[in-house]
Amino acid sequence: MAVYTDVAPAELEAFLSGYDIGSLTSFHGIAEGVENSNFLVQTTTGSFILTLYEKRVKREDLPFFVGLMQHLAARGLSCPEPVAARSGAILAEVAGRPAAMVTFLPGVSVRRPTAHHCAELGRGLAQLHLAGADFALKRTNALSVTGWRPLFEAAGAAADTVAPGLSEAVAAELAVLEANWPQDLPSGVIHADLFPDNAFFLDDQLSGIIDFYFACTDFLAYDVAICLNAWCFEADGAYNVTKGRALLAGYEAVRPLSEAEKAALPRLARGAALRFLLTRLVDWLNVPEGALVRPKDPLEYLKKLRFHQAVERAQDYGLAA
Ligand SMILES: Nc1ncnc2c1ncn2[C@@H]1O[C@H](COP(=O)(O)OP(=O)(O)O)[C@@H](O)[C@H]1O
Ligand SMILES: N[C@@H](CCOP(=O)(O)O)C(=O)O
Repeated sequence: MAVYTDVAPAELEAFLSGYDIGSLTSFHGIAEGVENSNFLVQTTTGSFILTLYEKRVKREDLPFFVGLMQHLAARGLSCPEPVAARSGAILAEVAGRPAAMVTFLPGVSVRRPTAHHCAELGRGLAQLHLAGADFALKRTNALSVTGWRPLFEAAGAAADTVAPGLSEAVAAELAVLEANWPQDLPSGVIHADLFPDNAFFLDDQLSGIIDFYFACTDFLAYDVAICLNAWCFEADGAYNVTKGRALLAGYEAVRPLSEAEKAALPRLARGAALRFLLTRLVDWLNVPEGALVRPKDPLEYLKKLRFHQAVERAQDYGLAA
């Protein structure tokens, strides 16, 4: 879960009185997620998600996130749509936190994606990239290569309490990636956190994508690398090349990768693994007292990183030759 900030029923009712979405029938905190506080709000007219933005979300980035969801929805991508208050405002304040209401998307996320889900996801990711191509706002990726060292420093010596030698392993990888991060790949809007919990399916078809709060402007192929990490490894840490092939073929059916993007894939996959290893490590070491949250295992990403370090050719991910 994540509910870091509680909302009192009376406060929610007062907040909802500023919207034309009926009156409150029920609400509860949502158990999934780790970043923000989310509530399922049911009213006499339907279901909505109220998100209170927590530590990693900067107020100045909120127009990018809500603008992006509006933009993608207008281009036919199935994603949450921000709901405006009667005043026209989309951004609000609830329980002292910046907040917004979005539409509820039907569908379920899959715990164990199959190759079929990976293919669907690949197509959906490429559609997102195409739909985002003419989005006017830009947001630098704070969690790309220049953001990793500050995270490493925030974890500090405590990294070795999670696994002996972790600090040294991360320091070595960081040095390699800082010196060899790809340049000049095609860029645009990326989701940057399209994990299985952020993709919904109905009848095994991708029915929606949620959680745009890491979205930013970065290499499109970096988003592909994030998805290979998040969708194509088995619970025992093994890379499933059948899933990788399906994800990449699904993606390329909509947006073919350039030769430069293909060549960069192993490096991008290492970077993506290090990024999630680092954010998970910092979160693991800093669970706020009283928060209802299950921090995610940083070492899952150390294993994935080890796999990528041994990859010699992009074809090893299942790319068509
Ligand atoms: N628009 C939505 N429609 C339906 N469910 C949603 C929606 N937004 C969030 N959720 C639910 O809330 C959970 C947490 O949302 P998420 O945006 O992933 O949170 P976090 O940013 O904290 O990780 C999701 O796994 C999903 O169950
Ligand atoms: N996907 C990230 C954590 C962010 O959580 P989400 O619930 O927003 O996907 C990870 O797995 O480390």
